[in-house]
Amino acid sequence: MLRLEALTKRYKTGDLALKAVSIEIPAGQVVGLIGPSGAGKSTLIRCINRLVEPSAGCVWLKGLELTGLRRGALRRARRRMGMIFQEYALVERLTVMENVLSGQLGYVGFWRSLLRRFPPAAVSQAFATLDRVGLSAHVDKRADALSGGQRQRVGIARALLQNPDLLLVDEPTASLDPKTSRQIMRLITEVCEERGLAAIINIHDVALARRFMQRIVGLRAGEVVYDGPPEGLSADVLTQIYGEEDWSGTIQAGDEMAAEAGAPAPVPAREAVRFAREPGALAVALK
Ligand SMILES: Nc1ncnc2c1ncn2[C@@H]1O[C@H](COP(=O)(O)OP(=O)(O)OP(=O)(O)O)[C@@H](O)[C@H]1O
Repeated sequence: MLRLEALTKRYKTGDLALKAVSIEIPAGQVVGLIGPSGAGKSTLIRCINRLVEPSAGCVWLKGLELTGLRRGALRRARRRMGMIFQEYALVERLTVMENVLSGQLGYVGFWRSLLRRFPPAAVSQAFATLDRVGLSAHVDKRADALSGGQRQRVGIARALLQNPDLLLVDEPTASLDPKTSRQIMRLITEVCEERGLAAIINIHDVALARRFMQRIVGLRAGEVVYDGPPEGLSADVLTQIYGEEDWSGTIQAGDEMAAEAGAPAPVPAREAVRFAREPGALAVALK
C-alpha cells in the first residue's frame, strides 16, 4: 500500500535527516515510529506527503509514485493522506464543524470553500464523524474553546473526512496528559481498524507505542534500527534505538496499559440531531 524506497533527506543546512530508509506498509497496518529527538521521525512523515521534499528515493502509495508528481497531481494525491499534528493545526476562530469540513477543501470547488458552503453529503459525513470521535455535543463550539483532547479529536475527524487511504500522524499526544493520550491513541487505532486505514504514527511515548501499535519502526540518526512487533522492544532493542537507560519502568508501563480495559465515554448526540435538521447545504456557521 505504502512503499518507501531508499528515502533520503539532506536539509540545506547539511543535516542528513534520513539515510536511505526503505519500509513497506500494507493496507490497514498501524505503524509506530519511535526514536530519539532528531532521529528523523517528523522528516520521514513529512517526506511521505512531500511537505518536506525528499533529496532522493521514492514514495509509492497504492502504485502511484508520489515523488514523481507535479503540483496538481500532488495536490490530488495528498487528499488520500490525512495528516494529524501535535499542535492540532486548527483554525481557532472557526467552529468544530467548520474545522472538520475543511478536510473536504481538496474536494469542493474554490468558491464553494471560500464561502464555506459544503454539499449536504459532506455535512452529514461530518456529523457522523464528529459523533464517532465523541464530539457531537460540540459541533458549533469555536476551536479555541476546546480542551487539548477535544482539539485532537477535531484533528482526527478532519483527517477522516478526507476519506484517506493513509493517516500520517505526527506526535498526536505530545501536548496531552497521560489519560487523554491513551484515549486519543485508542481512538486513532480504532478508527484505523474500522476503516481498514494504514497509519504511520510518530510517537514519543514508548509505553504508548508498545500498548497500541501493531508494528514498530525504530529510527536512530536517520536509519531504521528496529522493525518488528511491539513485544520485540526489549531493553536491549530500546538501548539500541535510544541509547543506554533503565528501561524496566517503560516496559512495565506498556504491559500495564495493555492490561487496562475500557473506552472513552460516548457523548450525547442531542446537538447533532439539532444540526442535522437544518435544511440543505449548511452555510456552516458563518458567524
Ligand atoms: N527544516 C530543517 N532544516 C534543517 N535541518 C532540519 C530541519 N528539520 C529537521 N532538521 C534536522 O533533521 C534531523 C531530523 O529532525 P526531525 O525533526 O525529523 O527529527 P525527529 O525525530 O522528529 O525529532 P523530534 O522527536 O525532536 O521532533 C535533525 O538533525 C534536525 O536538526
